This record gives sequence, C-alpha cells and structure tokens, in this order.
Amino acid sequence: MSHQIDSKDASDLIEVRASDGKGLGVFAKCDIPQGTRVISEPPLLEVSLEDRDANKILVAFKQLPLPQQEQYLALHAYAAEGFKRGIEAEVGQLWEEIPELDRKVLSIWAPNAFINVFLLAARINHSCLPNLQYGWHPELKHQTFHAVCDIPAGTELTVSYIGPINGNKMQRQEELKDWGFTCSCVVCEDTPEGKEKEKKFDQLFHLETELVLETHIATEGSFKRALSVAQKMAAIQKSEGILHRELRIAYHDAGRLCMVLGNRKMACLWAKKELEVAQYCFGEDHPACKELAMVVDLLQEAMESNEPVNECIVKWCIITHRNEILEDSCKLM
Ligand SMILES: C[S@@+](CC[C@H](N)C(=O)[O-])C[C@H]1O[C@@H](n2cnc3c(N)ncnc32)[C@H](O)[C@@H]1O
Repeated sequence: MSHQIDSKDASDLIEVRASDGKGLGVFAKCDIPQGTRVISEPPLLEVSLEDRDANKILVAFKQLPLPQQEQYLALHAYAAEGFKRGIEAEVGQLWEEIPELDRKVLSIWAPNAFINVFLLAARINHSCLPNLQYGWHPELKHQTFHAVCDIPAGTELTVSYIGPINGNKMQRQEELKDWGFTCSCVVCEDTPEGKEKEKKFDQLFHLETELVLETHIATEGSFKRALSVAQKMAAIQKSEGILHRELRIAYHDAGRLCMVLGNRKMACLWAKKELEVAQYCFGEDHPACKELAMVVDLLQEAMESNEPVNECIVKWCIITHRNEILEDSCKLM
C-alpha cells in the first residue's frame, strides 16, 4: 500500500545529514513502511532529453530564478575525466577553458542527474542493494522515491545509480567511476557476508545472460528453460532482499513466459506478483501500475477461456525490460 507523501511533508520522514565517508546523505527519521512514497518532487533543473547537451544544460541553469540557482550550486560536484572529454567535444573548448561557473554547473549535473536534477533526491547516496526505487510519475510530473522494504528509523536511504544489469563487483565499480567513489555497500564490502552476497549477484548476472539467450532461441524448450531461470532469479532476489525494479522484471519475465507457453493461470499469478512490486516501487497511482492492474484483471478472465487474449495482455507480453525480443513469440499465445 503506498502512502502518497509529497516532499513538502518529507521532513517528517527523512533528514539530510552527514553520512560517514559519503558527504551528505538522506536518513529515515522514523520507521518507514514498504511502499511509502518518501520523496515526490518536481525537477530543480530540467533539460529536455531530446538533443540534450552541455549548452542546453547551461541555458536551462541560466533561466532558473536566483534562489534556485543558489540551491543548485550548493549540490555536490564531480566531473569524471570521460565526462569532461564529452563536454569538450560538445562545446568545442578544452575543459579548462570553459568559464568556471559553467564548469561548476556541469560538474553538478553529472553526479546528480536522475534524468534531471531534483533538490532533495540529489542527496541520496548509492547502494548496490538499495532500499528506495525511483521513477518518473508522468501525471504528477514528479520524480518519486518509494521504500522497497520496511526501513527502520536512523537507516540511510539509498538508490542504485547503475543498472538495470548490475553485473559483478568489478563491472559495477567501473560504472560507478562516473560518480568518483568506490562502493563499500553490504554487497561490495570486503567481509565474508559481502563476499556471500557478491556470489549471489554474480549468479544473477549469469542467470540473466542465460535467460536472454534462451528467450532469443525462441522454441518451446528454450522458453521452458527461460521460465525456470526467471523463477530462480526471482527466488534469489527475494531471499537476498533485492526488492526493487529488478524483482519486478523477474516476475514480469516469468509471467510473460508462462503466457507464451500457454499457461494462463500461472501467467496471472506471476502478473499479480509483478503488480505488487510495481505498486510499492512506483505507487498505485502510477499509470503503469493502473495498466498492469488491468492486465491482471484481464488475465483473470482469460484464465478459464480459450479465446484469443485481449490486446492489453499481448502488449504486456511484448514489453521487455531486458535486451531480448519476445514479440515474434507472441504468435504462440
Ligand atoms: C547524488 S550525490 C549524493 C549526495 C552526496 N553525498 C552529497 O553530499 O551531496 C552523489 C555523490 O555522493 C557520493 N556517494 C554516493 N554514494 C556513495 C557511496 N555509496 N559511497 C561513497 N560516496 C558516495 C559520491 O561522491 C557521489 O558522486
């Protein structure tokens, strides 16, 4: 059940304070139940995704009212070498030749943009095992952050900066170079517990590769194998506390593979699980959750029938969150 809380109320739930070795961070002030909308806020600095480049970021910043410019300039800044080279190519100037303020604006954009920059959310640190899921709510025009598990008071709130295919520790660390830190979260820490968790993450990475491959082969046998992989992934994710978007994807895969294999009853069961995760990750009022709830209802009706399924179900089966194509397979339904 999601509790719709806007960021104007967020001060009751969360606080921004120093986080050991990570600069500032966001912490739970009280126990926060799973599904709580912890933050819901409009962009502070927004740049259209279309033709987005350094110049557009700078123009958007200059168009902000002064108080917002000040808020933006107080955020954490970091520019990785690769980012600087990209900017040089875009603006046709060496990084050092770019005016200091512009360099600062761009160096703040780089580590803080969750698609756009959000004032409060820009203080959330990374974990490979996050307790928040973020997503854009197109009707509210807000970025929302939901608790994916029950979060005890005093805990730091985290998101995953990377993904969706997280890979092993080395691959994750390679991606995190763009933020300029070495991750020491519960999965990355060099302890026996961290190593055990890392083993499971590595296993998930290999299972995902297997799932994509089997789905590509697109025979009844390979779909059955892919289904068993998706089920295995979901079981590992649940037991490891990987409860965010990744778990939704595993349930989604299991559901649509059951559909392709003609098992509407099991497809409906998996879709219900997918819906439950989507709702606590993005809120029941998110358009994608409303659509998914409709798919679950339609699947429920389709369970006892041999009639061709509704177009919404076909659309749901085609949606892929991984690098594979299931479209052709839908003729099997
Ligand atoms: C979006 S900001 C997060 C808020 C930031 N800590 C601050 O003080 O404003 C991203 C930056 O936070 C730091 N950071 C985030 N997650 C971290 C982690 N798990 N360990 C160490 N530093 C982290 C890095 O410096 C990164 O570039």
